[in-house]
Amino acid sequence: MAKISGWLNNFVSLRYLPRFLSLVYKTNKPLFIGNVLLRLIKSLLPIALLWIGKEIIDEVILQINNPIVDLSRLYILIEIEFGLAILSDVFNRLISLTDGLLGDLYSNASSIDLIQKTAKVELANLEDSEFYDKLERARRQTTSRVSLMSNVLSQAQDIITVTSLISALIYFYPILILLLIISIIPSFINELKFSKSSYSLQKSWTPERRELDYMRMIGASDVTAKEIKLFGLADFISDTFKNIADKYYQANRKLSIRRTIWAGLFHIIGDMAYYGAYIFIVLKAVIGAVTIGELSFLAGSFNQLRNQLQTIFSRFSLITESALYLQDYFDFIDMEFDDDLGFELWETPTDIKTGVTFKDVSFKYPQSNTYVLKNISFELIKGEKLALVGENGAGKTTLIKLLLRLYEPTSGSILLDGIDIRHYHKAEYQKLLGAIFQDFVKYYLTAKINIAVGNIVEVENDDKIQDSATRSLANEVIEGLPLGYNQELGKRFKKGAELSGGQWQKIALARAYMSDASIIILDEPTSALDARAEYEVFQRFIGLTKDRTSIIISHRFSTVRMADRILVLKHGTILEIGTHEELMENKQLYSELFELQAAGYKD
Ligand SMILES: Nc1ncnc2c1ncn2[C@@H]1O[C@H](COP(=O)(O)OP(=O)(O)OP(=O)(O)O)[C@@H](O)[C@H]1O
Repeated sequence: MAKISGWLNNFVSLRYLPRFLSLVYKTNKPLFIGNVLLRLIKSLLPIALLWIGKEIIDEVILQINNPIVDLSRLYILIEIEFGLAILSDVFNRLISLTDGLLGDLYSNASSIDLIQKTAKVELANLEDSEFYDKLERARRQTTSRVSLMSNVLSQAQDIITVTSLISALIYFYPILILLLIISIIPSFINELKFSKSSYSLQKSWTPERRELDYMRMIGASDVTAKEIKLFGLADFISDTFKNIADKYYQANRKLSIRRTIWAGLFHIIGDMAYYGAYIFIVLKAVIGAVTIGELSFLAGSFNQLRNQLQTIFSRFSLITESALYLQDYFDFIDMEFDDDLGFELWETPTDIKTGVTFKDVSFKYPQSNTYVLKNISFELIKGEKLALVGENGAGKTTLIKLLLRLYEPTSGSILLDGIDIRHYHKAEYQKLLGAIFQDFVKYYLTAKINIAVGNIVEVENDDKIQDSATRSLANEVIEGLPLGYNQELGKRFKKGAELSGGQWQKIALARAYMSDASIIILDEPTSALDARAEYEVFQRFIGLTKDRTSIIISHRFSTVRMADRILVLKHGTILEIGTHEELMENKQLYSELFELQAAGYKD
């Protein structure tokens, strides 16, 4: 019973095909319809060609035995066959052209869907390895499913061809069909069995394949090259890669060999059936039960049928296998991300009036039992510059992530102008905040775009981009580039210019000035700036964002002391909060760290 249901599972995956085809259809309707029509006509050409062949042979024999030779019908038949042969060739080319175009269009459309969907995914999901594997499988599908479309359509086309050939054979000798089908069924079941095993193998190896990709990436990338050389890591990486790759290869090899052997054996059964049937037709011709033309037609039809059925069956397993992968893609695309946290949704304000309040907020990361933030309560007043201070791992970035709603508090609440932020649509709420992180993305695109990503709708607003660059001191960097704002950054592309860490940070900081957000957050994006530059950057930042609320995380106290108030975190709790002077008087962690850093500079 389990075997039967396992076997039926092969067919279950086919339920994704209509949706897949309708997506392909939507990418370009006329092209898709054209492709289907071409295939429809093409599917009937084989039987037409065989029939004309039969007519030609019979006509030749008739003329041989005719005392007065009349070749006019023969010529017409040959012209028709010639025409059909040309048509068949032209159709083949047009079909593969339209297949290719539709495949490209589908691949583009599904990649876009994937990008859009990934943007909606919660950060917590992306950090979950099981989910990440699903995304990984879905990503692979966007480019490798192109052949699935032509396989499905070719399958439909071949089924029509086979039906036409079968009808012809049934007309002559139905027994032959029976023989043919019986001989081909073992081959079919075998293919199905192996396609399932192949998918299971690939699926169960997803984490290892991901690791292989990662090893390949760190082993052969410009980003890691420096450390790999200096620490002599090449052997370590290739050994790790080889270990996993060998195991995967062994598992895959075993399956491929078994698949080939069984397929070969079952193919021989098919051959035997064909030759059995061939002898049968030849004998019928010898006793005069069929004409020589009919012999050629029947043998040709039989041969084509056998080949085509083999193709259909092995293609069927290919399709079911691909459709199983398709399931991963659709599973991902169909994932629902529930924005509704049980809070009635209200209209999101366009600006803040009084400020933000953290009310007894505690948080632990999903799949973790440790509280990273514990009973955090404080107020961020509109227009205030608040600095977050604390040792590594104290929870500063996590607090920012909660404010940005990249995660939801485990308990407690965050209020904006007195209202729980969960009452606002998440994406709308996030527009109120602009954040630049320490691990900001270096886009290997132009300097202009690298700044414009802070507010991408302004990508064509050169004045605003240049103004933002001036504010963050990035203009000095950009002016030194050969192509200025149109210079590609990073070494990924031939003409790209690589920047120093601090130069990249100046560019990233300009993003903060692009944004019209009410609250600006700078989470250590200045750590690579030299002391003078950081000082200058923050002086400017504070001056230029006077009316805006901001949160700054920095380990440099010369910067921190510029803030209106400072919040000190220790092991996820608030240790102290106040102005620089107040905290210095408090003589706790802040004054200790401040003195420590100051002493370091003085000595
Ligand atoms: N995605 C995550 N999943 C699980 N734990 C996390 C995750 N991100 C951070 N943590 C943990 O949360 C704690 C606080 O991290 P956080 O990044 O907020 O510290 P931080 O104060 O910003 O540190 P730093 O000064 O080093 O940037 C750390 O113990 C860290 O291990």
